[in-house]
Amino acid sequence: MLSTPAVLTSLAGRFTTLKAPAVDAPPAQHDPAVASRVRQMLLDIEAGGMDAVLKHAAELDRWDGRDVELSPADIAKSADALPRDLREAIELGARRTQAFAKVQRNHLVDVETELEPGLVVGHRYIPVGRVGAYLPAGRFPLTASAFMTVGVAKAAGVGDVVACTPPQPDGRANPAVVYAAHVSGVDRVFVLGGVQALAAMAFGLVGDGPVDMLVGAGNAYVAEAKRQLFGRVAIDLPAGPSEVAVIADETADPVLVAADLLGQAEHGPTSPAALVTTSHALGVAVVAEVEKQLATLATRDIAGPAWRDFGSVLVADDRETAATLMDDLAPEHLEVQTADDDWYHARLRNYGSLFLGEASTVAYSDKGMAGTNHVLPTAGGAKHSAGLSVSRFLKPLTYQRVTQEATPLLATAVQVISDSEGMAAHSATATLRTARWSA
Ligand SMILES: NC(=O)c1ccc[n+]([C@@H]2O[C@H](COP(=O)([O-])OP(=O)(O)OC[C@H]3O[C@@H](n4cnc5c(N)ncnc54)[C@H](O)[C@@H]3O)[C@@H](O)[C@H]2O)c1
Ligand SMILES: N[C@H](CO)Cc1c[nH]c[nH+]1
Repeated sequence: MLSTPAVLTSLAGRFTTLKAPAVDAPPAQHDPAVASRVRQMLLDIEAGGMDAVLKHAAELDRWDGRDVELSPADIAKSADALPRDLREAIELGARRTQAFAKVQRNHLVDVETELEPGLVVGHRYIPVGRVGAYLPAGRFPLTASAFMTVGVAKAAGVGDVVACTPPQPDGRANPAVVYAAHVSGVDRVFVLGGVQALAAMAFGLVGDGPVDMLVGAGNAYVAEAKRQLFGRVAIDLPAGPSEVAVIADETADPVLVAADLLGQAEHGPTSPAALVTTSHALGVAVVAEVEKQLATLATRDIAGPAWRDFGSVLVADDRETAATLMDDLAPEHLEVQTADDDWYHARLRNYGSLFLGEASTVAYSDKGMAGTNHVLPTAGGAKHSAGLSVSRFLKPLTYQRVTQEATPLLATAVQVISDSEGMAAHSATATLRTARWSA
């Protein structure tokens, strides 16, 4: 989440900086050292196959020789290790996320229309065949990620969904992550993390062959591996280290704003958190409140450095300036806590997901309870991409049907354009038909 210098210059005099990030660095997933490490690992795995996957798993994730695939019985009994309230929360999140995905699916309709007499065109939504879902579980096991990837792929009608998740310190997969994948309809689960997991799925080293698409969020190595594998397989979007931004005015509660900034800074020491406010007093109160909450936060060793190094507070002269600054940041998660929420909703253009009003907070979506997807674009990706949704798993495949009588409506112009381009074979496909059916 970085401001564009040209935008800051164009807004000069219309905002002030109350807190700047201490570190002036590109987002972690744009780090050239990460890109080169990932390139080396992918080359190594492509050449060395499963042996190379397991070598990296041993080096990075303490793989101890056990089978990396969970049996169907292991997957089914993952629930046994979980307390009842956690099982029920997982089932609720899976249901709610799939419910919204199915509503979205039902709004993607096949179309067929007669553009001109005898010229019929249309599209049909066909699901991707095989999907590989990455379920992050490095620093924290992100239980709900399976709802967003496995569950939404299944809502789209994807037949084969394999999942990879890194081992925990005891060498096993996190049971809550596995149960979330199970209730979301996963077909096979492998206990592999990071680059080696994505490479294994893309190269067909696990499962029933190479996947057609890799989905799911993760750290900078995961995001970069997906980026480098794009082309060989499809990917969902660039979804790297989590980010949060808040637009707030004088009506916002600094306690809630500070809590919500720390709620995402907790993901990792490079997770950015930004406040853009039209109230200087609110900005000052939030900075003080963040420090107060950090003093007793169990994860202050992560959230504290993240806030210090990548936290920012800007005070904008007016709401238009606030919206322009925010559209430039294009944050993954954007909360709006103002007296003008509807104005911001209509005006804002770049965000992964929007949280309107102080009663709505990012963690509700993070954990699957809002029903929306939490795999969202980071590092400015919201300028060009939306978050993962059921539509990403569906290909709107077009078709056309032409009657003999409609031939002149197409063939004459195709011949003219093809001849002007010097494409004789193209021209012939039209002239042959004209000769047969336009006489
Ligand atoms: N943008 C989104 O939609 C979204 C959603 C959920 C989570 N996230 C992000 O996912 C991330 C999860 O990260 P995590 O690290 O906790 O778990 P992770 O599962 O993404 O990554 C863990 C893996 O990283 C690999 N790794 C660690 N150090 C490495 C190195 N030096 N070289 C190569 N590989 C290495 C290991 O193999 C390990 O298994 C967080 O940054 C979180 O913010 C983003
Ligand atoms: N905030 C993450 C998306 O960036 C998703 C998540 C789930 N749990 C915690 N976080």
